[in-house]
Amino acid sequence: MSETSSLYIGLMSGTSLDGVDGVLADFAGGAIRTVGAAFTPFPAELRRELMALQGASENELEREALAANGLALCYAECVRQLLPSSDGPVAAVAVHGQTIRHRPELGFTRQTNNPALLAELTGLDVIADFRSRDIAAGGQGAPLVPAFHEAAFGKPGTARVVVNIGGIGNISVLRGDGRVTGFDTGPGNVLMDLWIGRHLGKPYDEDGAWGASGRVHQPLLDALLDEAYFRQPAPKSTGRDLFHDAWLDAKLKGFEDAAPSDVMATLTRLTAVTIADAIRNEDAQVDAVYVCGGGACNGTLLREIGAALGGVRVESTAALGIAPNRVEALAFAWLGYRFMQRQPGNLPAVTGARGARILGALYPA
Ligand SMILES: Nc1ncnc2c1ncn2[C@@H]1O[C@H](COP(=O)(O)OP(=O)(O)OP(=O)(O)O)[C@@H](O)[C@H]1O
Ligand SMILES: CC(=O)N[C@H]1[C@@H]2OC[C@@H](O2)[C@@H](O)[C@@H]1O[C@H](C)C(=O)O
Repeated sequence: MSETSSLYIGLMSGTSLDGVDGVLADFAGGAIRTVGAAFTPFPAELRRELMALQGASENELEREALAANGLALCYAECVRQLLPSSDGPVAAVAVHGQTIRHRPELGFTRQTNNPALLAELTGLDVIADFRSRDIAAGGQGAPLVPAFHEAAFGKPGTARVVVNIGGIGNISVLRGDGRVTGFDTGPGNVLMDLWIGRHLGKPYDEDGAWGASGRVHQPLLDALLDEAYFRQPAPKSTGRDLFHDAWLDAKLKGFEDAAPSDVMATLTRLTAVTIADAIRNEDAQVDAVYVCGGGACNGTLLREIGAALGGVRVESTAALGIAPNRVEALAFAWLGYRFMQRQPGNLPAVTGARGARILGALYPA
């Protein structure tokens, strides 16, 4: 470890299962500065296996261990791409791992990973397993990004909402007086990706164009909205454990005649209204909503969130100086920095943990 370096690498591979977002960040003097960014897509076979491991299956212990090794190779490749942008020694690599189960109600969450192998491959200190300690303290272990959103985007005297739209959606309400609330809203892109994959063989709906070509099917939307998770009070978090293909197929029963493009329009609307409802229920005089994650590239979705909020300004976090696809990896770099400073990473008001906790575990270089 470099005791004095303020340079951290953050690696995030989220519920969309598309690959690894990496950033090299400099936190010198308490500032948050992105020095470099990289994206390493998952090889198709690793992606298939990580998808299969989202549910119970044959011989999963061994398969998980092998997938974790494959994942470490991808993480190491992402680090290799980032290192040339560094103008000094890197203090540590902070790595999220790949969520394959998230069951806080049962007292566990599992981000599969092999941080020991990553330390071996990179020769750097690696910090991993950021969620377990919060769950051990009675929290949800998620979302963790609200603390970073406050540090990066908070503005005294102004209420702002930051929405991450990855596979799952989550909001952070930055109230402008130091108070922060937040939780997972439900599906972000996960159901939309699933639907377009099934019908058009594409990984996602570029800019929401296919969704925009269809018409919202109101009875189907009502059926989709009839889900206990949406009514549950915070703290709450979710994942592919709940919002998966079987959930969608059960909701589609009786709507088999709906045109695929209309279903796409309806799934886009589902993500938009569940996010907008979550924001409205927070009862804050919101100045603007800033979107990050891949969903920020879906123009249809952004327009629909704005419309559902009665015209509140909705823009990407790029308007606040951080590209939307870098925010989560930067958040984990920052959580690594907090770990090294022995500072807490969680917000008990968000996760429901008994108290602030230092998050992560160190695998020395
Ligand atoms: N140009 C685009 N148009 C529409 N959607 C896009 C575009 N680019 C990315 N996306 C969506 O964003 C998703 C990836 O988002 P992101 O990388 O933020 O997710 P993640 O980090 O894996 O998920 P999570 O935040 O839930 O952990 C893609 O699967 C796709 O649905
Ligand atoms: C268990 C888990 O991996 N949760 C992710 C997921 O992706 C979005 C949402 O669900 C959020 O709760 C979380 O990720 C972000 C980075 C977080 O912890 O804030």
